Amino acid sequence: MHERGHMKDDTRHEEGSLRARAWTAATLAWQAQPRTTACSVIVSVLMGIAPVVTAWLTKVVLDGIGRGSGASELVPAAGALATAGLVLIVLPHVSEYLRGRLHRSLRAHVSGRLYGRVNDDPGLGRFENPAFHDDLRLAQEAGQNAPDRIVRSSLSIGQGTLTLVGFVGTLIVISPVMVALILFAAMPSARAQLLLSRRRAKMLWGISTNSRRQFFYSSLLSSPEAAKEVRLFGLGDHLRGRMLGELAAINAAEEDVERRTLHSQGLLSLLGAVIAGAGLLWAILAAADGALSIGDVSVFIAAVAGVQTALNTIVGQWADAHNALLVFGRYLKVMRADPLLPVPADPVPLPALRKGIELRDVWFRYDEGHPWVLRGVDLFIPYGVSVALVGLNGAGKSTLVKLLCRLYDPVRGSIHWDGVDLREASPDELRRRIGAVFQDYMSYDLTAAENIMLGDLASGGDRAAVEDAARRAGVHDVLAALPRGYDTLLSRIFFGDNDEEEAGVMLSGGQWQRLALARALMRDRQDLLILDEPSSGLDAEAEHAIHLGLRTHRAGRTSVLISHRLGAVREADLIVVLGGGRIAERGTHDELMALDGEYARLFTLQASGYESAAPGGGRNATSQDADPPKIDSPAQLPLHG
Ligand SMILES: Nc1ncnc2c1ncn2[C@@H]1O[C@H](COP(=O)(O)OP(=O)(O)OP(=O)(O)O)[C@@H](O)[C@H]1O
Repeated sequence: MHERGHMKDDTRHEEGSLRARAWTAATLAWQAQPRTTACSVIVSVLMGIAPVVTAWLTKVVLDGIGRGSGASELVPAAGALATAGLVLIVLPHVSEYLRGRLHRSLRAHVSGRLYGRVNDDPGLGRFENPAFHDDLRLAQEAGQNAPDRIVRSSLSIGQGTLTLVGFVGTLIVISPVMVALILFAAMPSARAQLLLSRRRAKMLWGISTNSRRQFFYSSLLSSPEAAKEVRLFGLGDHLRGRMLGELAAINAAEEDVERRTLHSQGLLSLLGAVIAGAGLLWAILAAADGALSIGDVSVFIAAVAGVQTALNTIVGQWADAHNALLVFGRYLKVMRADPLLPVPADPVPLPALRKGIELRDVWFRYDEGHPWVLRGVDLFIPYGVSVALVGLNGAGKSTLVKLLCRLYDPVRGSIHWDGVDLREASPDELRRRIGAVFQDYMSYDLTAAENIMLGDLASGGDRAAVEDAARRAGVHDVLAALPRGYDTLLSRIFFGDNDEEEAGVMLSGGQWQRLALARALMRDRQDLLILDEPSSGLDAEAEHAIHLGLRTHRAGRTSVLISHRLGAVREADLIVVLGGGRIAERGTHDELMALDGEYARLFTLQASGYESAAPGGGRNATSQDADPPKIDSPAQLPLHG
């Protein structure tokens, strides 16, 4: 079982050394765009040496002029100087383009890998774990920028180092003292930048909770799902206040770091300016004494500025790379986590169901800290039989269905498909044999046809199959009558391209449910059909028609139906009552009524509610022929609470 709440803020040592992370980022860049990466490196090298070459060529030209050299002597140096100047002007644009190109490819490559990794986990455990969502959100953010920032910073550091080495070499020739002075002055700057980077990273971890909350409150304020309650309960100002409170905390933390940056950067820039000014004074005096030529002075000035700029670039980029490397750890954490649900390396083939599915002493709980949901369930679902699962809220019906789909593994015991332990089979193969509609079905912001077609991508969107499924789910007429029929966008959010006609259409809750059912029915020729509360939102007539249709269509096929409406399950070949984490009763409707246990009590309760609700009363409430209500009458309450 997985551990919850395991992630802590400090990730410095979590996912390998910083050097290893930098290497991973470089590898990703190379995989994403080898040519652009190589070109970026070449351009960075050229940009690194170009300022030094330019400074030296300027000296040569100025000294030549000073000596009164002729044009033939000056032209080659001036030509080279002009070329170097051109390179210096053009290369930054080329570099920006290349880096932008690399950024775009890297973003796509890294995000693709992240979601691929997330998809690799065939289970549900991580998705129902809040800590994983936190990790995933940070990994998404990190994946968007961190590798790119690491690569950019590394290139800039390389470029700055080349410039630095070139100018330091130049300065050593002219004034070793000056080199020592500039390097000495740069040390506090480097230290301050690194400290600030750490502080910034810490601040970002610190405000991540505030950011999450702020996002949560602002999305509540703008979500169509929440809009009704927000208005009815007058929550708008309350949520807005909370959102602004979180934003204020974020702003205060950011302001603090910015103020510190301003103070230390301001002081350090001042120190740099004083040193550069003193150097300039010295160079002018030395030139007046004849110790330096005009060219020496020009190269000296360029070198002082060049060394200072290169040092600032290196230190600034180092700090940014350091920050990005810390953030990148979040991405690597998700990428390196093993799937919670192990997939067998050599899966046992799963044959078409012929005998049945067997649960052997199945125990399950969601986490070690949670209570057992299933406590030793033994159940055989024979091939070709329709099974109904019945029980109070929280009895574990949906959980059992999740185990049948192998979205989780039993903690103890096992589930066998014609004798094959589900753990030994490929989850993909298992799921290809299953059609399911879940209680918390999805409503996709896509067209009606796409919403249904997603149930069986292999059908390739075959319109006849889509319409057939919609008919059987009782939603064909509604969809056909939409403005664009099956091609109408069903959405509360997305709109077409500035085309009013493409505005999304909203369906009612029951209509969405029928659509979800149609999606599952796209696969209803599969070996096992699971319907978890497929008709809770449907009107009584629709429910009756759908169940009748399903019975005819699925005759001789295996199905598991969960429903609180006992009228819908009474025709099942086998009714299983879950209670206390075990199977409390099993049998046909008649057998269970004769047993006079929990099922009979619940059925009678629903039927009596119907009897008392029906004008003029009616048949005997305890009669086995009683037809329980399909509407949410008060008598249904015991099943829901
Ligand atoms: N992802 C989860 N993490 C932790 N506990 C869970 C999770 N899902 C369900 N549970 C718990 O497991 C128990 C069984 O839930 P389950 O959804 O299987 O019940 P159910 O019989 O389908 O109920 P209902 O009739 O309300 O749909 C409940 O106590 C529930 O709180």
